[in-house]
Amino acid sequence: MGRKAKFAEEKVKKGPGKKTKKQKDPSFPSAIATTDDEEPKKLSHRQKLRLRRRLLRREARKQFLKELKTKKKEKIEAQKRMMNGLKRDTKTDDSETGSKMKGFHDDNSSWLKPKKKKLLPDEDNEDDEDEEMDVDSQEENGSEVDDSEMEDSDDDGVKKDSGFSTDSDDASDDSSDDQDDSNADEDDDDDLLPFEKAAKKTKKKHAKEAKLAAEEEKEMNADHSSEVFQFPSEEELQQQLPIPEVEQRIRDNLMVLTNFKKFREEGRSRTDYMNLLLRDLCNYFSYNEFMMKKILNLFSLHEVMNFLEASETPRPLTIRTNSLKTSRRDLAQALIGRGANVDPIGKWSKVGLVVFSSQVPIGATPEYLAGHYMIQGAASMLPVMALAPKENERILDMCAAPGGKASHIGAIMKNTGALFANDVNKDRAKAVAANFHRLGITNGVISTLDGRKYPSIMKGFDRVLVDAPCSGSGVASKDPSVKSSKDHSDIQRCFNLQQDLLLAAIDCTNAKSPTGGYIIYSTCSILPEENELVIQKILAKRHVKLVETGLDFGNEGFTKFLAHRFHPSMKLARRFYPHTHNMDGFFVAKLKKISDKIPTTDVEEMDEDEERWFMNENPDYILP
Ligand SMILES: C[S@@+](CC[C@H](N)C(=O)[O-])C[C@H]1O[C@@H](n2cnc3c(N)ncnc32)[C@H](O)[C@@H]1O
Repeated sequence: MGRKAKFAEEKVKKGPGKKTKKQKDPSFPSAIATTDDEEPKKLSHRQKLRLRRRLLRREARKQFLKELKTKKKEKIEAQKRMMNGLKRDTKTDDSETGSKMKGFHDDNSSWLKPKKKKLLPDEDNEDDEDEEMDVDSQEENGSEVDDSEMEDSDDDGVKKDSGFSTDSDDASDDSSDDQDDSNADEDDDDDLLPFEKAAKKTKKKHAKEAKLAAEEEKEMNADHSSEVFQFPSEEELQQQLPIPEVEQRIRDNLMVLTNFKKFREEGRSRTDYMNLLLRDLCNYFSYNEFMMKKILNLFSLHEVMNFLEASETPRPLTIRTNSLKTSRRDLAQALIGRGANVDPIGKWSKVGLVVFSSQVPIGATPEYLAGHYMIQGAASMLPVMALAPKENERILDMCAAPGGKASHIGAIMKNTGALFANDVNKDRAKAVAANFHRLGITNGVISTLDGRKYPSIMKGFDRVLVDAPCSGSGVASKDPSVKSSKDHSDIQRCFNLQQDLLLAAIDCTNAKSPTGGYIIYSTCSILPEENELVIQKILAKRHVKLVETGLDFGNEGFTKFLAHRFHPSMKLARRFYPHTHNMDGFFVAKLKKISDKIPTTDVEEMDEDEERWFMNENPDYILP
C-alpha cells in the first residue's frame, strides 16, 4: 500500500513509530506538486530557446553521426576499390593510353578537399565545411570523434556546452541552478512541506529564467552599431600592427565588405575598405600589391581568402608510377612494405599515388632509384593526359626540363615512335637525360634549342606539348618568392615568350597527322594574361581551334575577364586551383591544328587590345 502523502492539511502525528522514524516524507516531482487552481505552466522565452537549441543539437548530432557513418563506409569502399583497382592495374596499367580513356574523371572528392583549417569565416556553410574537414583529418589519424571538440559556447555564459548535449546535460544544468537556490533558502524552507518547497523552487526558477530571458531580449534589441568595425584613423594606419591583429582586421573588414550597406562607416567608400583589405592581405600573406591585385581580380572576396590560404600550404605529395617498369599495385605494395602510407590519386589517373606519410625519404627508396616512379605534382599529370600520346607517334615536348611530363609521354608511348624532349636551359636538360635514364625511356631525343627556333629545324610532329615557362602564380606554396618578386614587366615578358613558343609549336605540328595534329598549352599560372589571352592571340594568328581536353574536372577557361572578352570556345580549356582541386594552380588548353594557313586578321586591332592589357603598369582591381 505505501504511505499517504501529506497533500493539504497537517495531520497530528500519532507518535513516531519505527517506520516513520526511518523514512522521510515522500516527495513529488514539481510537475505534479501543483494544486488544481494553478494555471498550467507555459514555457518561458528562455525555456523555448533552450528547447529549440536542444532540438537543433539533436538534429545536428544525428546529421553528424550519419555523415560520419557514410564517410567511414566510403573510406572502406574506397580502400576496397583501391585494392580492386590495383588488382586490375596489373592487367591494365601498361595500357595507360588516352585512346582507351574517354575522359578523366575525378571521383576522389574527399582527397581533393584541402584539409587546412580555415582562417576566415565562410559566407555560408562554414560550420559544415569545417566539420567535414575535421572529420577527414580525424579519420586519417584514426582517432575517435570527440564531442568535446565540437563545443560551442552556450549563450547563458555559464559553461561551454557540448555542441551535441543531450536532455540530461540540460537537466544537470538546471539542477545545478536548483542546487544554488536550495542551499541559500535551506533555512527558510525548513517549515515548508516538500511539495511546497518544490513549488517555491519552481516559481523561483521561472522568475530567474524570465529575468534572464528579458535580459537576453534586451541584449538582442540593443544597438550594436558601435561594436561594428571602426575604420582605422590615419594615425592608426601608420602603426605596424602585430600579425594576429592584422588577421582580425581582415576578418572585420570582410564582414563590412560583405554587408556594406549595413556596416559601412558614414563617409567611407568601398574603395577605402578595399584599399585597407589589399594592404592587410599583402601584409598578412606577404604579397606585393601588384600580385595581390591580380588575385583580387580573379576571385570573389570569399574565394580569394580560400585561394590565399590554400597557397600557403603544400599540396599532397604525389608520385607517378612508371608503367614501363611496374604496375601501380606493385609499387603501392612495395612502398607500403617500406612503411609508406599511400593511396591512389583518384579515378582520373591510373598511375598516380598520394603519399600521406612515409618512414623513408620518398626520393631515395630502392624503387625510386630503380625508376619505378617519378615524384610529380598531381596537376603535372594533367597536360600529358590531355595530350593523349599514341604509340609510334612523333611527339615534341618543347619545354621539357626536368622531364616529368616528357617521361610520362615516353611511358605512354611504351618507348615506341620518337619523343623529342627540348629545353633551352642546358643545365636543366641534363636532368631530362638523368630522368630518362633512371626511368628507362629509350625513345627520347634530347635537344637544347630555343623552342621558338624549332620549326626552322624540325616539323611534322603528331603532337606537341608546350608546358610554358610562366610566372608560377599557381605554385606559391612551392615557391613563395612569386608572391613578392613579380611585377608588370615579368608578366608581359612571360606573355610574349609564351605566345612565341605556342606559335612555334603549332608550326611544328602536322595538321594532316593521321593520328594527331594536337597541341597542348599548359602553365602553372592562374593569370589570364598567361593563359586565355595567349590562346586568344593564337586563335587569331594560326588556323587552329580549341578542343576538349578530355579532363572531366577543373574549372572552365574564362570567356570573359573584367572588361575583356575571349572566344566562347575558351571554356573548353581547364583551370585548376589549390583551394578547389587541392592541386597546384594550373591551366591546360588543347588545340587542333586545322591547316598550315595563316589567318588574315586585323593586326592593328589585336595590338591595341594587347596594349589595353599591358599599358597600365599598376592596373586597378575591380571592386567586387
Ligand atoms: C614549366 S618548366 C617545364 C617543366 C617540364 N615540362 C616538366 O614537366 O618537367 C618550363 C621550362 O621551359 C624552359 N624554357 C624557357 N624558355 C624556353 C625557350 N625559349 N625554349 C625552350 N624552353 C624554354 C625552361 O628552361 C623550363 O625548364
